[in-house]
Amino acid sequence: MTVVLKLGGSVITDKETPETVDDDALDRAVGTIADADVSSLALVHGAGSFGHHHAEKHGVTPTEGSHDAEGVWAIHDSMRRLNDEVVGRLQAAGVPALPVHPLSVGARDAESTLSLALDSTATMLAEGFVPVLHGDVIAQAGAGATIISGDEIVAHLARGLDADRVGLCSTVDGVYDAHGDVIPEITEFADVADALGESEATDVTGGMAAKVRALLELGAPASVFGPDALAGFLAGRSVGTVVDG
Ligand SMILES: Nc1ncnc2c1ncn2[C@@H]1O[C@H](COP(=O)(O)OP(=O)(O)OP(=O)(O)O)[C@@H](O)[C@H]1O
Ligand SMILES: C=C(C)CCOP(=O)(O)O
Repeated sequence: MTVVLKLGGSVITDKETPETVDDDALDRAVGTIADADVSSLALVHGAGSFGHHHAEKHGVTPTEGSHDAEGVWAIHDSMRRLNDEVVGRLQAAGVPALPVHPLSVGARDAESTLSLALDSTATMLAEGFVPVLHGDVIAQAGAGATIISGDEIVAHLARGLDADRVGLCSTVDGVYDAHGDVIPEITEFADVADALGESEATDVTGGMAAKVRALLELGAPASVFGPDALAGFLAGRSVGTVVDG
């Protein structure tokens, strides 16, 4: 059973304060993962208050690239430091976590099609490790380097690893409808477009709308849920909103 799980940047960081880990939230998520019984787990984390501020400062988005090596490095370096923090805490809790940095193993072509080699991730999984990827900057033909969101990486991993379950743990309990109630299932973007907004904090990758779009293209059901439902998700229960295109 292969599970791909994203810890939202808005969960593990304080999104209002630049480069600040939310210690309690990260420790809770790490403790829940350490207690879970999942044979093959690939983790991804988002940027929260790390990558998004640097991306905005240097004008880099998923579609606007940059050839400024120092700017690209500043974005990547902030994500690498957040990744160090996540991997370190997982290891301290007994989870055999190892980092995988998308900048070093992926690229986009001029049409923005992503290639991200999964050899390292798949081999780590087969050897009993827990690979930890993250939203990043990535070289793109004709554009320098552009942003790749953690959600896009989740979609790529889910397909490439033939994942059995996919989960996005965000700050919200699921995707809300116009009345603020959690929508149990989404099968068409048009049905929910009006209720889907951007993230409340600095976020160059588009908040919930982009998340739902990426998940609808997966071809496998994926769940969006809040931190309180993480243990339930890892135990195999249906939680939050199921997005199934
Ligand atoms: N209809 C909706 N239902 C739920 N959340 C919504 C909706 N519309 C907008 N949002 C916003 O989307 C946010 C979740 O997207 P966001 O990209 O911030 O999550 P994340 O993946 O946890 O963080 P990051 O992108 O930093 O990794 C919520 O915190 C909320 O502010
Ligand atoms: C801004 C960067 C570097 C990555 C964004 O990833 P996300 O937080 O998953 O949207």
